[in-house]
Amino acid sequence: MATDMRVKICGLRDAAAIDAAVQAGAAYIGFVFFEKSPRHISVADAAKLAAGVPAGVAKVALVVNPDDALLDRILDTVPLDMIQLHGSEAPARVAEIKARYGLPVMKAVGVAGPDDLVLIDSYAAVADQILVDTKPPKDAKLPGGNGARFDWTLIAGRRWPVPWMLAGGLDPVNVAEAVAVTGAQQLDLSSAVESAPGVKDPKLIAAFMAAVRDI
Ligand SMILES: O=C(O)c1ccccc1NCC(=O)[C@H](O)[C@H](O)COP(=O)(O)O
Repeated sequence: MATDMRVKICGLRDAAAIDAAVQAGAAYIGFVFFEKSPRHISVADAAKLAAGVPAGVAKVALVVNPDDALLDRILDTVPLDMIQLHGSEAPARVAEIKARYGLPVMKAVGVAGPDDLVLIDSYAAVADQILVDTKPPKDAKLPGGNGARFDWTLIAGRRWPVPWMLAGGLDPVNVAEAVAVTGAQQLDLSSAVESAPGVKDPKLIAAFMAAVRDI
């Protein structure tokens, strides 16, 4: 793997895709708990799949503006290592979730222009990690996972006091440029390793990870 690149494959829903991600060296796998998404997974299915993930691969719960009841239901049943907040959770709510569940919390921040970068600073004060992602267009059906990239030069040379991941439209062709421009050491992706919305393709996962190794 290039340098110490850590990759998160998000929206996994079956054992074959998880095996492909793990075999290819993914550091994180993500389960999407958001019913409007084609990547949504039930708590019961996530629990079964999570049980087969080897130690050392972090299992991440992606949630959108979750209330405590949803988080309780997920975390009481699924052995998870991190919570990814992908809605409009305020910094105080991020801190509250981190304190209540005792798990590392990653906050996604959508970027479309320079003004959005200010938000990263406020979340970096309370979250364990930041996911720097493309801001979804106003007409997008989903708050993330839309396969769209943002202008990476907006964050060229920017560093934050907590670890961060780059996300948004990454694929085997553009990943080397994305890393060169942003200096990212962690990457997160979903759409480019799917054969159809919500259907991960083990071959595409392997191809992306090979492209990262070649950087
Ligand atoms: O993937 C979803 O369906 C989803 C639903 C609700 C909130 C966030 C969601 N996905 C977020 C992500 O998977 C990440 O941001 C991903 O790395 C970027 O996705 P993509 O641009 O498709 O590679």
